[in-house]
Amino acid sequence: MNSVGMPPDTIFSLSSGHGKCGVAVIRVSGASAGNALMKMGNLRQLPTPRVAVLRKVIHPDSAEHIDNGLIIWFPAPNSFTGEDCVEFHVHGGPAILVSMVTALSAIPGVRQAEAGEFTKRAFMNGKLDLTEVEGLGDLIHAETEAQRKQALRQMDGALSQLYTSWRQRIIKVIADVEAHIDFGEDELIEDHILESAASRAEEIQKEIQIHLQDNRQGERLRNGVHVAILGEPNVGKSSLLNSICQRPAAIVSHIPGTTRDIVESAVNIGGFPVLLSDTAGLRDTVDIVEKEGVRRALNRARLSDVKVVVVDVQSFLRHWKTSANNIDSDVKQHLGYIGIIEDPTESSNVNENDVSMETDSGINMTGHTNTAISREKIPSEDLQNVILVLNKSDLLEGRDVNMDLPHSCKGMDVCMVSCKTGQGMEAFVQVLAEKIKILCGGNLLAGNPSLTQARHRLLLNNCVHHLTRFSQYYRFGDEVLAAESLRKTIREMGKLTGKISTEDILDVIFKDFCIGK
Ligand SMILES: Nc1nc2c(c(=O)[nH]1)N(C=O)[C@@H](CNc1ccc(C(=O)N[C@@H](CCC(=O)O)C(=O)O)cc1)CN2
Ligand SMILES: Nc1nc2c(ncn2[C@@H]2O[C@H](COP(=O)(O)OP(=O)(O)OP(=O)(O)O)[C@@H](O)[C@H]2O)c(=O)[nH]1
Repeated sequence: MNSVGMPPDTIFSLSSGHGKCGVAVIRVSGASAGNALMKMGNLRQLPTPRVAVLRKVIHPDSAEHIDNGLIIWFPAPNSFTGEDCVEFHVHGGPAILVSMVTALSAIPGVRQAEAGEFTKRAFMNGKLDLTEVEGLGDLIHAETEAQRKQALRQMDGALSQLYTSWRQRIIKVIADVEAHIDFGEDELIEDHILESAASRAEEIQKEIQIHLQDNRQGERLRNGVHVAILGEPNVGKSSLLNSICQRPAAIVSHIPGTTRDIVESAVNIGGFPVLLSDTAGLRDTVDIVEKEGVRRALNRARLSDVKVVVVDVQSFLRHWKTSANNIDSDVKQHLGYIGIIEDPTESSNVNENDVSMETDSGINMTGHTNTAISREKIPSEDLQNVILVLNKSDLLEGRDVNMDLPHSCKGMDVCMVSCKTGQGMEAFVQVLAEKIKILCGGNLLAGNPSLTQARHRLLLNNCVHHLTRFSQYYRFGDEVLAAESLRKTIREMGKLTGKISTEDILDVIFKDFCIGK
């Protein structure tokens, strides 16, 4: 029944993809589904539930033969939506589908479904809770193996179980606290019951906090890991992007400063979704368009999960050799020069006005350059998500060809590659894949399921807030306000799974669903 006491409309939709295909599935859900089945399948009684029957499918009024198809009957409540459901499996031709729409629309009380309406009914009828609905939505949108696994686990109720169990445990805590309020004088309700209730609430609060401190793994896997390719002009950043995504996504040229705007490419690296960004070469410039490009590059660096810093290996080695083979301090100094990290040596022994470094492209990077682009630097101790790529290894000559570079320095991985010959690319992609995997939580099926949405984070933060208030009131001896904080916690938990739902929450969740789902 809907809000005015009427049974909901019967809805139908194409549930398979659009375009010509072997078989198309049209789903019908609601009280008139059985009527549609008998009329269009030319049957006098409903077939055995959940057994496909091959029938001539006809128009309900004109009896025009539309197609031959399989029909399946799912009587309520044992269907996806919990309502009476029928599926017509017909051939996937456009004219057949148009005839099916016309035929179904001719049945009284039947109309086309809106996006997400089948799943919304499954939710309303208690077949799925909100986290499971979100998991189903993510499963349909999953583009990589790891996304599919995380979404499937959520659709199968992993988050639902976790959140429901917290909610149930808090409900028991409330029962004890309220019993103490109501019958506190009674000797049967002893103080230790209240103490135990408070410590159980604190335990749940800790569990929620641990769940929240997940380094955003689940959200990262859901939304994609952001990888920014950074470095001076002409070092081969665009070439590296093109090598990773195996298509000419970004323009490559020998002219320094070719890339101005950010060029994005979505790729699948080791089963994980990655959004790669090629950025403008970092240098000081009077060109206002390029200046904006540099600003965007540094901004993207700040927002990215992994920074791939590309350096021309020849210029790097020249610089390295002149600084007494001290790779640790030299790499840092180099990154400091191009404004990627805070160079600890920079402030102490380098005067920002007289730093000067000749780069391969012949650009003189001055101290002014350094300060101009250094606003977004990352702290030098936070290098585990930086990969230093020494590019153009094909141009190395003599002893340098067989030179042993450390694989890492100060927690930062170092890879030598040639975008031109492909040398070292496999090893570099492996290093990148490993970082991405760690950022997404490594083994997805181990331990508690990850939180996957900002919506969950917001509500769980509210829970932690109310549980903190609970502890404060409890310690203060105000049991009434303490119980009220617990009730507020329950309310937030109810919003997570949809035990409490409002039209606006539902609208946001179902807006990403497609028609037919
Ligand atoms: N043809 C077809 N394939 C499909 C779907 C569908 O609706 N139709 N699905 C649609 O998403 C997915 C499968 N999900 C489904 C989930 C529940 C029920 C269902 O009938 N549930 C009943 C009975 C459960 C049982 O017998 O175990 C229920 O929950 O009461 C059907 C499909 C993917 N494949
Ligand atoms: N020999 C050699 N040349 C390369 C290699 N990678 C890139 N190049 C060349 O270096 C030049 C610059 O390459 P890009 O990929 O455009 O460099 P970029 O860093 O994106 O340049 P900007 O857009 O100026 O920031 C081009 O002429 C490339 O063909 C390499 O591994 N070896």
